[in-house]
Amino acid sequence: MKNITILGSTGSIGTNALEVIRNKSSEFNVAAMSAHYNHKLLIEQIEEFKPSYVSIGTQNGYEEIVKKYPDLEVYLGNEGLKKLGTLDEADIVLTAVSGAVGIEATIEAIKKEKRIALANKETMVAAGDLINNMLKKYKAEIIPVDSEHSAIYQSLLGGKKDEVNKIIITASGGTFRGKTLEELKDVRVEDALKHPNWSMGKKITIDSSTLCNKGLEVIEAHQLFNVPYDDIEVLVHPQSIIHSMVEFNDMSVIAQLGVPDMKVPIQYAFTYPDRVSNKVLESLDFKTLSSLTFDEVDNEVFKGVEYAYLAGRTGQSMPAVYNAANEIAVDQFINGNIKFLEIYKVIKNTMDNHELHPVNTLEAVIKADSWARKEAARIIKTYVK
Ligand SMILES: NC(=O)C1=CN([C@@H]2O[C@H](COP(=O)(O)OP(=O)(O)OC[C@H]3O[C@@H](n4cnc5c(N)ncnc54)[C@H](OP(=O)(O)O)[C@@H]3O)[C@@H](O)[C@H]2O)C=CC1
Ligand SMILES: CC(=O)[C@@H](O)[C@H](O)COP(=O)(O)O
Ligand SMILES: [Mn+2]
Repeated sequence: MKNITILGSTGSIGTNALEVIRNKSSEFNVAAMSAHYNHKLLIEQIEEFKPSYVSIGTQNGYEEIVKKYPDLEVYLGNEGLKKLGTLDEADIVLTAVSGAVGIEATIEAIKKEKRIALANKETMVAAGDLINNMLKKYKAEIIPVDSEHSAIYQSLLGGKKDEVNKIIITASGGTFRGKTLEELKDVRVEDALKHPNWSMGKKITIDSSTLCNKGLEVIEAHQLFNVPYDDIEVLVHPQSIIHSMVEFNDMSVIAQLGVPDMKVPIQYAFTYPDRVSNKVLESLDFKTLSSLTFDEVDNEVFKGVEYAYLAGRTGQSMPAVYNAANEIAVDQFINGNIKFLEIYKVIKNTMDNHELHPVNTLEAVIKADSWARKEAARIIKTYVK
């Protein structure tokens, strides 16, 4: 029996993870779970999965849960999230919160030498240098959950590290694939939230439409697999059937394919190196696929990938700045305060104004992240009439 902590159990990844666990209750048990605002759903999840610990982001949610479950250990806010990363009872910590808020809990889980099933890509982007240093010291392991990185992780098992020629990360191209700059000037939030293949949280769905999700994934891949940026390629593949590939130096390409369903990489991160059946997982029926197509990224229109390569190659604090500026810009786009294409301006202007520094400590990561959030907010004020 594997005991699992789910950070962000009420989100898209969190609820998919619970669906995996629900249908494999002989193998998995929920040790702890967390939510931010949605204490109603968290209470339903407590009823069903009976964790020993929970954490919630709001005071009123905290009070309601404490009153309802006097025997449950209940924690509040960021400290609560961190505490859930440290529990002796958990074998695996699934980090499924959205944004850089996942960094500290992940670090706590590393110190406790857990297996981390990592969905929260922003952690690896903003704090990758620090996390990689920590992984040299602590016997923790990170198994990626992000579908592309799970695919790369699985493909890499087909050869040796020094035999890798390049990594090819596939991208759906997002909801606005094929659109011109003119057509994107006035797009609405509702349009950006229509992902062609995946049902996901709001932030990552907007990131997919700007291709900043792919940008974050390029940096995530560099940090997870220690592959130089020159050997990481992004390829538009609108059907999202090939989840990513690795080309080896004998020109063999190993890919991982499957229906677009996050339950597959989530369960793999729980069971690796084993694979187990689960009735909620669907078979890929090749006969229903009319075609698998591939294209280049339109870098003239979608700047998310180009700016990520710039941030990644610059290194040090720049990836954290790219990430934080993007988080602020996406939030302000969702709230109707900036236009879609202004997301790119916010990221680029914030990066241009940044003074680089190393990010080998948590304090340094927080410094870069906080600076970029303030700078991005300042820049946005100059756009709002
Ligand atoms: N969804 C997907 O298919 C994929 C997601 N990912 C990555 O996984 C992560 C989660 O994505 P997704 O599930 O879509 O996101 P969602 O927005 O659906 O869920 C986010 C979860 O985190 C909680 N949360 C949000 N903000 C905070 C905070 N400040 N403090 C504590 N908890 C918080 C939410 O709680 P509440 O519900 O209470 O607000 C919710 O449980 C992201 O990093 C994303 O990039 C990667 C690949 C695929
Ligand atoms: C499911 C997953 O891993 C997402 O990151 C997904 O890949 C988003 O799709 P695109 O960013 O390719 O549109
Ligand atoms: Mn992905």
